[in-house]
Amino acid sequence: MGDMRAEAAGQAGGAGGGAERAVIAVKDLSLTFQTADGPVYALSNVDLTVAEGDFVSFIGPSGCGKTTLLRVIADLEQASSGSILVNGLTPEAARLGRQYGYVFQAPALYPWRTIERNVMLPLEVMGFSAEERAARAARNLELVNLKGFEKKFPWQLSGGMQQRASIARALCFDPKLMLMDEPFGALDEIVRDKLNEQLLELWRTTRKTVVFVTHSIPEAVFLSTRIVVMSPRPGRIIDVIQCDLPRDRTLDIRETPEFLKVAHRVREGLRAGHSYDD
Ligand SMILES: Nc1ncnc2c1ncn2[C@@H]1O[C@H](COP(=O)(O)OP(=O)(O)OP(=O)(O)O)[C@@H](O)[C@H]1O
Repeated sequence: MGDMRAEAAGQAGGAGGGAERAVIAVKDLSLTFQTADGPVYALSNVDLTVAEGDFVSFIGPSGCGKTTLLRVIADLEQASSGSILVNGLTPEAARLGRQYGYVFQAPALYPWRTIERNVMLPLEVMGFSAEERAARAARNLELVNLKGFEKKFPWQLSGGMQQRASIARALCFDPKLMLMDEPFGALDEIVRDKLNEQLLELWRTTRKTVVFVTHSIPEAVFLSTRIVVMSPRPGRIIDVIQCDLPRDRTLDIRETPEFLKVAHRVREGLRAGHSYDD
């Protein structure tokens, strides 16, 4: 990992060479978990660049390493080899600089805190003033359409609303990069559709870069500018699909030939990488 730091130091503050600034640059990255049952090759020779303003989805069957790759970007796991830069920094420096917000599969809100106080918690930990905490919580709760629910407790909100609250919390340091691990996976389809529309609106208005894990082909195609198709054993990228649907799309776009064409290519990629003897 020494080369990663050297590369980070070399690029810190620099443009990174490309026409568009790479928010995430992963090169030849592998990660093997050593377990009692032997090694698990979670990621193998992964190369990926995410540009500023991209909405990139990772899609693939269970166990193909989607969460692991997201966790490496977030410095929650360490690569075994290869290099990774986040905003030109090592993942550790990016994490310490609070350069990304992370949304987990489950909302993970504290039941004894109101929604507002849940959203403020990271700001409290970092010693922000009461006024600043209140201003940021109000702004971010409004961004996720939870204005009016500030004083409610998590159990008084639906699953979809709780997940929106956890998105508001992830926005509290105003990161330019959002890492989202299947945030809507546990929700029913109608709620998921609604949240997909709201997330797209949030992405469009705030111009954030989003990396998003999903199992759902329609969700990936609807949301993304690029779709990364992964396959397991070992976890690797088998296709990266450009998705050029208009930015201000609505759910109706799912019926169009352009949408169905991209969805078809994703399905073909998933099929090609699938092992049917699982
Ligand atoms: N801490 C760990 N120790 C050992 N093996 C692990 C660990 N974390 C993940 N794995 C293994 O690494 C592989 C990739 O897991 P990962 O959770 O990244 O897959 P995924 O594509 O996100 O799956 P899912 O869609 O089910 O969440 C799996 O085989 C998993 O069992």
